[in-house]
Amino acid sequence: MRVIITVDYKEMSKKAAEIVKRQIKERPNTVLGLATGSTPLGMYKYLIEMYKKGEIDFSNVITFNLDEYVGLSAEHPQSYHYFMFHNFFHHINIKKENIHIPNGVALDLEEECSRYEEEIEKAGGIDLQILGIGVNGHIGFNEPDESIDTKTHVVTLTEDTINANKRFFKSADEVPKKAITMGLGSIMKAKKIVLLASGKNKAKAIKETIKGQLTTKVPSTVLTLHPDATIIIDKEAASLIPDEDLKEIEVIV
Ligand SMILES: N[C@@H]1[C@@H](O)[C@H](O)[C@@H](COP(=O)(O)O)O[C@@H]1O
Repeated sequence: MRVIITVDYKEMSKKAAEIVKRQIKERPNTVLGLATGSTPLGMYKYLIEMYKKGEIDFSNVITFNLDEYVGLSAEHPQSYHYFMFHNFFHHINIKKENIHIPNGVALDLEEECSRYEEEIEKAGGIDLQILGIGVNGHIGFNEPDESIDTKTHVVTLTEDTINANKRFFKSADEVPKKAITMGLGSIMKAKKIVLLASGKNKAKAIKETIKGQLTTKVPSTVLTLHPDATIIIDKEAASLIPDEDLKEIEVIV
């Protein structure tokens, strides 16, 4: 696992955007795995700027989002559909038919999960997966548990996640209790993975991720098994990594 520690959030976002840009330059019909949350917002802003300057063409890019809340329609301002269109897709030249986000209001959620998994496979799998991380080490909405489904599935959100995400809702009661998420297997099948984290509240999860001890109690630890995973974090998110672990990883400040 490569670890890149940047001075701040801005540099983290810029580095991530550059990786995406390079990927699309090399392969214009790239299949991108995308994440929501506040962390990738800076990266999306840089990507929009690059698009406006004519540096990236999204016309052949295909995207798959990691997750969606169960019960929120695409028009709901807190849905991940809304988030993605509002913060990214509306500002670039991506084709609507190339955008994939799980449908949180599907009548048959199980069927929606299998359909989504099949769509990813039909597209040839994900070339570059962007990830954020939850305070409890979740990736997508794969919450810490005794066991975790490997394929796209419905999850019950933990207290930690509901609390962390309530800032986007009027109250914790309004945060949906369930979500559809790509599984750890769907994520791990991506050819390249880039995980982003910023701020002190992610420091513990990052420390655990880098420690090299695989556990479903910290789902992000699975990334240590990936042959091409890069973690880009700012200094605050890196603040709890012990010196001995830092020595073993590649650090570029
Ligand atoms: N399902 C999303 C995750 O994909 C995201 O990584 C996490 C962190 O969000 P933030 O970047 O806002 O801290 O939040 C949500 O729970």
